[in-house]
This record gives sequence, C-alpha cells and structure tokens, in this order.
Amino acid sequence: MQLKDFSSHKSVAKLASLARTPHDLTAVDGLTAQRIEDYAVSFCGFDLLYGTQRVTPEVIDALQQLADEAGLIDAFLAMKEGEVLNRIEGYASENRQVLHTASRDVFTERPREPKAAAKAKEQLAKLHRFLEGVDNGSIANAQGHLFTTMVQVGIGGSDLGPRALYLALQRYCRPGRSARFIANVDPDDVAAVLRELDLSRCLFNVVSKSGTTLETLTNEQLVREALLQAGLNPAHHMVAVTGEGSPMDDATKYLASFHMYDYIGGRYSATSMVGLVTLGFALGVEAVRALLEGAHAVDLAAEERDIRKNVPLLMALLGIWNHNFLGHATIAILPYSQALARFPAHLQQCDMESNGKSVTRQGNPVTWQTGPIVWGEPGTNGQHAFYQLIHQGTEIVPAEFIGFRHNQYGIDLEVQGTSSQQKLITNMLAQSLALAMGKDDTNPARRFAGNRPNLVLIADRLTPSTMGALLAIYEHRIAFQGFCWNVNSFDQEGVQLGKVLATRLLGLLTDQGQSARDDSLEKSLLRRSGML
Ligand SMILES: O=P(O)(O)OC[C@H]1O[C@](O)(CO)[C@@H](O)[C@@H]1O
Repeated sequence: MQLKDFSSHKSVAKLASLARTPHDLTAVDGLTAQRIEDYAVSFCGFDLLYGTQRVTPEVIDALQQLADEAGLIDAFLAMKEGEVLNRIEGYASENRQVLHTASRDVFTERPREPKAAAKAKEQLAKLHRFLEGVDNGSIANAQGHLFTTMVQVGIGGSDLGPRALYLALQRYCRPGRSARFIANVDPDDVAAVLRELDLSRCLFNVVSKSGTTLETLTNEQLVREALLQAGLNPAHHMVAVTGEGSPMDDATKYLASFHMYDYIGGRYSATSMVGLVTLGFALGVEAVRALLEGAHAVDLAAEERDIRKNVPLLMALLGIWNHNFLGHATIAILPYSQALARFPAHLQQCDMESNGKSVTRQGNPVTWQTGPIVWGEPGTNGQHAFYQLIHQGTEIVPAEFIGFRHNQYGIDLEVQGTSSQQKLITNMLAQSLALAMGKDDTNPARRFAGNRPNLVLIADRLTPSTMGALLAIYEHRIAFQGFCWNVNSFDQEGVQLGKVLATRLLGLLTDQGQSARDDSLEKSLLRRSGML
C-alpha cells in the first residue's frame, strides 16, 4: 500500500480555493432547519449533526475526492487485513502490522485477519476461565473470601483507554465489584489509592505492553511491598497483561498472565486484554461482549467509501477541512456526559501520539499541518470554565459535542418543568448553535462572531455497546487522518528522548553525581533544583 503526500492530491488545491470563502453560518439562511436535516447521518446507533460546520455540498464533494485520491478506505482495509503499516520506508522503524481491529473481530467465521483474531479469541477464552474462577471462589484470597476490587497499574495506553471506559461504564458494575487505577510514578498516586482499600480483597492488574515502563515497574514494586507489609502473598493478588516474551511475561510471579501482541499499539489497546481484564472483572463478560460488538460494528461500517455515510471518515475529513484549510490548530472534545469525563484524555493520547508527526511514511519532512492539539472536558462544567474563549477568543476551536438522549442511572427529576437530562442536552445543542451563528450587538464586548465550526454526536444511552462504537469511531477517525497526511500514526518515537534523559538524571542521583563533571549541565540542573 503506497500512500501519497497530502499536497500531491488534486483535491487539495480545490479545497484550498474553496477555503477562501467558507460557508457563512452567520448569514441570513446560513443555518436553517433544512440545513440541519441535510447535514445529518445515522451510523451504528449515533446521529452525527454537522450542519454547524462551514461546509457546502461542493466542499463535501471535494473532501470525498480527497478521500478517494488518498486511498483512505484501501489503506483502512489493508490495515485490517494485516499489512505492515507501522513503518517508515527505508529507515529503522517498528515494522509491525496494525491490528487492534482484530481484538474485536471475534464474532464471525471469516475474520479479516484470521491469525490475530484467533489469538484474540484465545485470550478471551482464558479471561472467561479466570473470571469464572473469581466468581465461583476457586480464585479467592487466603481466607477464601471473594475479590471485590481490581486495581489496574499501568500508564499511557495501559491506563487512559481502560480508565476512560471503566468510568464510562461504571454504572453497569456487578454488585460488589469495582476498579481503581494507578498510573503516575508520583508516589502519592499509589498511596492515595491504596489507603482506601482492603488489600486482602484486591487483585492488582499490572499492565505494560513492553514490560519495561519505568513508572509501571516502580508502582508494581510499591504494590508488592504494600501487600507484603499487610501479610499478603503478592503472587496470590497480582495478575499481569503484557506483550508475549516481554520482561514481565513470567507466569510464576502472577496469579494469571494475559497477552497482548506487538501489532496492537498501546493507545489502541483498550479492547485487547489491556482493557478487558479489568473491565471483565468489574462489569462481567456480557458487558465485555457488548463493548466488543459495538466496536466491531463500527469496524465494518467504516469500510463504506461514501463519506456522507461513513461517520469516522466524514469526521476525519471535516477535521482536515478545519485544520489544514481553515487553519484551526486545535479541537475540543466536549462530552455532555459526566461518565465520559476521561474520554477526552484518552483521545488526547490516541490522536496526539498517533498524528503528532513531522515526517512522512517515506521519512521526508511534511510540508502540511499534521495532528491538531486535542483537549476537552465534560459539559456543562466547561461552560462555566473555558467556553468564554471558545465563543469570543481569538483562537477558533472546532468543537465536537457528544451526548445521549437518556441518562444511565434512570434517576432524574423535573425541576421547573424539565428534567436534568433535558437541561444537559439542550445546553449542548444551544452551545452548538451559539458557536455557529454568533450574535450581533451594539456593545462590542457582547458580540459573538459565530462561524465557529462544531458537530454533535448523539446516541440513545451510554451503554457498553455504544461505548465500543464511540471508541472505534474515534480510533478510525484518527487513522484516516494519519493515512491522509501520509504519516505513520502507529509509532511514538517522540516519547523516547525524554525517557533517555530521565534515565541519565536518575543515574546521577544513584551515584551521587560521581559519573559526571561538577559543571555538567545535568548536575547543575539537579543541584539548582535541590535534588542533588
Ligand atoms: O504499555 P507500556 O509498554 O508500559 O507503555 C505505556 C505507554 O508508554 C508509551 O510507549 C509512551 O511513553 C505509550 O505509547 C504507551 O501507551
């Protein structure tokens, strides 16, 4: 699969010319009832409303042309079929397949990549056996008591996705079960979590694909020490998820070990054992199945070539329109759902670690913008915090609103004639309109310029299956954009340098600086910071 440079596509010149006069959402008839109808699509349980983007049918046609010229669907199919897409041609690189979709391609007789799907099924079967033991008490603590809490110890992709999904679905926890997370090497993160728990009823799930991550290995030791101090045998309280053959792949140290594979990137690993062990413990196997089904449905639907019918592809191209052609550097993910509180943080890693790149798949410098800055917080809280800048600041921030028609717990009350859920979602829709249309005023401080592009993704209720679909929509949006920019979205060389320098500084602390000259940069920095 040979992807071409973004700037080489004919549609790019066409889009650049269209971007000189983008659709004016503030004009009379700029945003009408008909426009809301025309720019809407239903997809795997979600409705995407994008009439509040600065697009016309001509722009959508040109974006379709870009998708076709850049071969986005062919690249997506090649990815799912196991082509080695995690590589930089002619240079040392990871040289791996990209098969996170295989972790949920477990429902059909003819999966896209049979070997990876078979391994996913094998791990799922192992997880089911383990959870059966935890349920029936054959796996229990020394006193024969059932485990109640699973604490996931991991960082980056081994934390953010699983944590975001757990928080999103916490409402569906099995009675008496819960999960907690430890990520940061800050010792206070561990201490704050452990002090609230009865360690004798906890399972610790240490998750690291590489099995070498400093933060996770350090936190594992802190947990082992805490267990020993509580008179507990760590081997009876700890499970592991790691890459096959990694330094952590040692069954003797753990009650159970699960594998993930080198063809699943950390930030795409939430539907592999990296996420499913803790989710399975807390929510049960039925919820895990529904989550995978939701994601798998999107994996299939995202093969559609017509951008008007394929939500992840359309969102990818709308993002490119805003970023590369209208020049907006950042996007805000604004879920109107408290359960999705950590979903923006997960997307931040997924998107920025994937597409924060400056060289092409051929190793040449890019001459176009790649990944945007991604950030966000739940509404309506954000409205009372940073929305001022989104409405009236000098930086235009395309916004993506995510909401649900019904709440999860079914507990709500009408106050002043409307329920809280109605207040929540009408606020979301009102923000979408306000950003798009703006408002004129004789007082300049009260003027809203409008034309701030945004979209709304709305579904019935946040359930395991909806969550799986939402996760996959964003994963594929990010991959489609990476293909279009011709970058390798599946490596993360940019995180290495800081790790190397941290190791060097730690070395100076352990030998009291003996290995470096007194006037060395590192020693001066440590001394001036009061660390040496
Ligand atoms: O699962 P591991 O190997 O501990 O890695 C954790 C995270 O560290 C990173 O490699 C970045 O430092 C991420 O890509 C990854 O999700």
